[in-house]
Amino acid sequence: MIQMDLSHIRQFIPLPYEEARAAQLRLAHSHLQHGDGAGGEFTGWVQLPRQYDREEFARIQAAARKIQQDSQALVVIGIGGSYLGARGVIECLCSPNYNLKKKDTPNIYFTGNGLSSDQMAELMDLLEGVDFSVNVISKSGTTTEPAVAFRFFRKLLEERYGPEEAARRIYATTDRRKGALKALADQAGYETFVVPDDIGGRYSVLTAVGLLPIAVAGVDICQLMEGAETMMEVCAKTDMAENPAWQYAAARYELYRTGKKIEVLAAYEPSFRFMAEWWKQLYGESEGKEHKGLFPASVEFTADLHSMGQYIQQGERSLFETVVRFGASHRPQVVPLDETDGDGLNFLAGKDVDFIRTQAMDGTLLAHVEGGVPNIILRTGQINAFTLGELIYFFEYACGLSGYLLDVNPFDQPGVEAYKKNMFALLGKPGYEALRQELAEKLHRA
Ligand SMILES: O=P(O)(O)OC[C@H]1O[C@H](O)[C@H](O)[C@@H](O)[C@@H]1O
Repeated sequence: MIQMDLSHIRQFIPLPYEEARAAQLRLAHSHLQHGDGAGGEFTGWVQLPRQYDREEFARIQAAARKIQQDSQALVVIGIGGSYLGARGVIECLCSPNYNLKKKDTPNIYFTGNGLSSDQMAELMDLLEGVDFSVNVISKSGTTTEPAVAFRFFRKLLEERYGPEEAARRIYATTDRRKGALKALADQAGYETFVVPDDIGGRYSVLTAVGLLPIAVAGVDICQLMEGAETMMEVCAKTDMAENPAWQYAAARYELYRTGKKIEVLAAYEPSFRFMAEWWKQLYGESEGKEHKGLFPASVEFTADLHSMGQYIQQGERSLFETVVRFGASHRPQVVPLDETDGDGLNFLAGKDVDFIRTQAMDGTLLAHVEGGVPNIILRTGQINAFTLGELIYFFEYACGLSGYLLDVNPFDQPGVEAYKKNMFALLGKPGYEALRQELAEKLHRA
C-alpha cells in the first residue's frame, strides 16, 4: 500500500487546493481511463496489469529459464525507456552489486545506453570465456545507440557460436510490425517480444521490455504484476481521499504553480538509484514541453546530505522534495557494543541501523521544511516485487494525471528529435545533406 503524507507541504500551500483541483483531476482521470485525451492512443499501460498477453508472459518466463540455463551473462541493449525500468527494478530488488553476488542466475550487463567505446570494449573483455545471450530492446527499432551496440554484440555472438546458435541466443523486444530491428529479427529468426503499439517506451517496464531482463535476474514477475494490478485498482478510484496518485499529482502541481520548479526525488536506499533514473525519464519526458513542467532531479540519502544537502537546505528556494520511505529492512543490522567506546558510539549500541536512519529521515525532514523546502512523503511497504509493482504503477498513473493537469500531452517527446536530427546530419546519414551543410557552417567546420 502507498500512503501519502502531505502534512509537510501545508504551510507552503495552505489553501484547500485539493478541492480547487478536483474537477481538473476528474477530467484527467477520465482521459486516462478512456484514452480520449491528448496522446490517448498511448494509454495501453493503464489496464496493462490486468490485460496483458498471457501467452507472451509465459514465453518471457520460458526464455528467462533458457537464458538462466545456457548463459552466465545477459547483455541487455537498450536506452531510455528500453532500459531504465529493468535496471531500476533489478538494482532495487537484487542489489546494485547483483553482478558481484554469488548466485545461480546470470550476470546482467546494460549497454547501448550511450556512445562510449570504452564501456563497450570493457564489456567485451568481461564476456571473454563467458557464455552469454543478448536481449536487444528498442520500440522504434531504429534508435542509434542500441543499434550500434547491437552490431558489436551480434558479431561477437556469431563469432563465438556461429550464426545459428547466435540467433538462438538473441532475443529482440520491439514493435509488433515496424522498424529495422523487427525486420532483422524476422530475417535472422530471433525470438521476438512485443512492445505494444499503445504503450510508449517510458511506460513499458511492465511489458517484455522490462520483464525479460527482470525475470532473468530471478525476480518473481508475477508478484510485480500483482502489485501493479493492486495499485491499478486503487488508482481507478475517483475519491481524492482514497487515491494516492490523485493526491500526489495535485500536490506537485500546486507546488509547481507556487513557484517550486524542481522536484527532487529522494530515497534512503542506495538500491533505489536507478528507479529514480527511471522516474526522471517518466516525468521529464512526459511533462517537460511547451516551456512547462517540473524539472525532475534525484538524490540518494543520506549520502547526498553530505553533498547536495547544503543546496537543498540553503540554495534557491525553487525546489521541493518527494521522499520515498520504504518499510523495514530485510536484514536489520544492530550496532555492536564496544567496551572501550573509543568512538563514543555506545549510545547507539543495541539500536539497529533502521532506527538510526529513521532519526536521520525525521531530522532531515524538519530541517529541510524549516529551510523552505516542502516535503511530500510517500510511504510504501518493505521493498519486494509486489511493492515495487505498486510503486511503478502509482508513479505512471500520477504522471499521466500530471501531464493533463499541466495541459500537455504526457505521451509524446517531440523535443528529443532535435538532437537526433543534428546528429544524423553530422554523421552524414543519407537524406540529411542540406542540414549537414548548415550545421557545419555553425560549427565553423569547412
Ligand atoms: O525503444 P526505443 O525506440 O529505442 O527508444 C528509446 C528511447 O529513446 C528515445 O529517443 C525517446 O526519447 C525515449 O522515450 C525512448 O525510451
